Amino acid sequence: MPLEFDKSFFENSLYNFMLLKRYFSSLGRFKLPVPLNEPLKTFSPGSLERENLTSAIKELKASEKCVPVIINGERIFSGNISDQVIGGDHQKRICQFHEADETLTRRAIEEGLKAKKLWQRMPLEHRASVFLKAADLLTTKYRYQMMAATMLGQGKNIYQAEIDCITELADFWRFNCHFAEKIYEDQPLRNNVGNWNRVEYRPLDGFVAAISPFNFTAIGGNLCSAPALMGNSVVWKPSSAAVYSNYLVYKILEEAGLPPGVIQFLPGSPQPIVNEMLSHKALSGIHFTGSTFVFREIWKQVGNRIESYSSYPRLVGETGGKNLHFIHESADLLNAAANTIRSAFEYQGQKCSACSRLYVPDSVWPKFKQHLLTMHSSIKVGPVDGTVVKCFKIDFTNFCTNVINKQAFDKIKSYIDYARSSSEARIIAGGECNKFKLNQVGNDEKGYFIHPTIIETSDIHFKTMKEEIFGPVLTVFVYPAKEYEKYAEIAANSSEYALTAGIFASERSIIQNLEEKMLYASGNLYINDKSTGAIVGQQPFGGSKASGTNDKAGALMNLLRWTSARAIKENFIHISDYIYPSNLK
Ligand SMILES: NC(=O)c1ccc[n+]([C@@H]2O[C@H](COP(=O)([O-])OP(=O)(O)OC[C@H]3O[C@@H](n4cnc5c(N)ncnc54)[C@H](O)[C@@H]3O)[C@@H](O)[C@H]2O)c1
Ligand SMILES: N[C@@H](CCC=O)C(=O)O
Repeated sequence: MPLEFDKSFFENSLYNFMLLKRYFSSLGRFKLPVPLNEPLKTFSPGSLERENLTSAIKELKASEKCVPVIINGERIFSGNISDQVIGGDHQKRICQFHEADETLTRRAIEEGLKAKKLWQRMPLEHRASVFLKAADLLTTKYRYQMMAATMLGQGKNIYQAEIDCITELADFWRFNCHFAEKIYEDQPLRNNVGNWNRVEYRPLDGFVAAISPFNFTAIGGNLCSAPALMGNSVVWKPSSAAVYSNYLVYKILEEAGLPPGVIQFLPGSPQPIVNEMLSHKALSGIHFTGSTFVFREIWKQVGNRIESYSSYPRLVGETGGKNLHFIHESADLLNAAANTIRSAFEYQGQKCSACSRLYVPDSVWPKFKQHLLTMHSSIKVGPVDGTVVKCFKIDFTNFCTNVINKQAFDKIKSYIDYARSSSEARIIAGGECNKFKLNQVGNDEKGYFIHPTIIETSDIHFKTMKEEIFGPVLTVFVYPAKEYEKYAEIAANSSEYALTAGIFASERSIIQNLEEKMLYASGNLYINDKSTGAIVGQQPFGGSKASGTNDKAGALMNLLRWTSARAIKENFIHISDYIYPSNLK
C-alpha cells in the first residue's frame, strides 16, 4: 500500500477502496463494544410503547405489502406470487410475496460468490459495524414495525414478539460481534526462535445456505447473519410463514450498510430453492433450523452428492424437541406449575424448547394438578390484537393466540383426537380446537385456534409423550414418588430428542442426582425454571440427538462453524543446508 496518496489509485475500483480501509484499520487495534442484553419494555397500558405498537399494527393491517426476491440488492418481482396469511384471521394476509425458482437461486449463488470477494477482505470492525448498527436500527426506528409484523404474521402476543424479534435478534447481532472478536484474538501461544505464527479465520470456501423456520424472527436473522459476519456470502431462504418479518430483517441489514449480494433473500417454496442450493458445487455450509424430518432429508441429499462439492459442506442444524419437566416431591409446587404452564403454552407451544412431557410424583399430584388447572382456567385465548374486531379495537390481553397455519392446526388436532379416543389417556384440561368460550375466541373458520390442552396418561411411552406436536399440548405421567430415580432415568433416556429439560426439586442432593441423570437428556438444562426462554450471552442454545448438531446459537461455538482457519508460519532465519545436527557423524 503506497504511503503517498495517488488519487487515481483510490478511484480505480471498489477493490482499492477496500484495501484503503484495511490500511487504515491497521493503524489501531480496536475493541468492539462489550455487548449487553437488550432490555425489555413493559408495554403497560397507557405507555408510549403500547401506543406506538398499536399504531404499527393498525398501519400494517391497513396496507397491502408486497415482498420481492432480492439478489444483489435488486428487487425482483418474479410473478410467481404467494400469500402469507394472518393465522388469527386467515381470510386476511399480511403480505404477498414473489417466489424464487431454480434460475433465480442459481443467480443468487453466483452473484453472492462475487460479492464475497470484497466482503471477506473487509476488516472485522467494519463488518461488525453493520450488525451493530442493525441492532440499533431494530431497537429504535424499526421496533414497532417489526413487532407488528411478527405479532400478526407469526401469531405472537406482545411479550412473545418482543423476546423474539427485538431483544433476541438484537442480542444475536451484538453478541455475535463480540464472539467473532474473541475468535480472531485466538492466536498461537508459542513461536520458536526465528518464527512467527499467526492464524487467520477465513470464511468458508463457497457459499452458505441459510434455511429458517417460521417460529422465531430472530432465528431467521441469526441464521443468515452469523455466517455473513464471519465473511461468508449467504443465500437465505426464509419460511413462507414468516416472510414479512424476515423481509424487514433484510431491509434493516441493508440500511445498516450490508453490501449488496452478501445476503441474498429468496422466499418461495422450499424444494426448488433448497434443491438448487444443495446441488451447487460451491455449497460450503448449511445453517438450518426447523424440523428434524427436513434436516435429515437435507443431510441425506448432501451425503448423496458429497463427491460433487468442492469441499465438505458444514452442516449445522437445530431441530425438533420433546422437552420435559421432571418434578420431584421436594419441589416448590407453585413455582413448578407456573413454569410448566408458561413453558407448555406460551406461543401456543410452538417453541422447539416448549415443555410437552411432564413427570409428577403421585404424592404431590393432587395438589400440583390443582395448581395447573387453576392457572389453566384463567388462560385467555384469542387473536394477538384482541377478540373484538368491531371498531378496530385492539386488546392485548390474550396469553395464547393462534397456531401458525392450517397444516399445524390439523396436525395438533389429530394428536388431541388420538388422546381423546385412547383408553390410556384422558384430557384433563382444554382440548377444544374450534369451539371456545364466548368472548374468548372465534373458531377455526376465522383463525387457527387450539385451546391449551393437558393430557394425563397411564402409559409413560404414550404417543403424545414421544412425538413432537409443536402445539399447546402437554402430557403428564404420574410416577410413584419413591421410585423417582428409576423414572428420572426413563424420562432422560426415552426420547429420540434431547433439546431442553427442566428439573424441579429443593433438596440439593436430589438436584445433583437429577442433573447427573439428565446428562444426555438435553443441550439446555434448567433447575427450578422453565425449559424455554434461553437468552443470548447467558444460555447458549441447542440440543443433541435428533434435536440437532448442538452448535449453540448465539455463541462462539456457532461462529466457529463458519470459518476455515489458515495457519501462517513465517520463518525469519534462512538456512543454507538441509542437514540437521542429528544427521552429522
Ligand atoms: N432446535 C432449535 O433451535 C429450533 C428452533 C426453532 C424451531 N425448531 C424446530 O422447527 C420446527 C418448526 O419450524 P418449521 O415448521 O418452520 O420447520 P420446517 O422444517 O417445516 O421448515 C424449516 C425450513 O425448511 C424449509 N423446508 C420445508 N420443507 C423442506 C424440504 N422438503 N426441503 C428443504 N427445505 C424445506 C421451510 O421452508 C423452512 O424454511 C419444529 O420442529 C421445531 O422444533 C428448532
Ligand atoms: N431459543 C428459544 C427457542 C427457540 C425455538 O423455537 C428458547 O429458548 O425458548
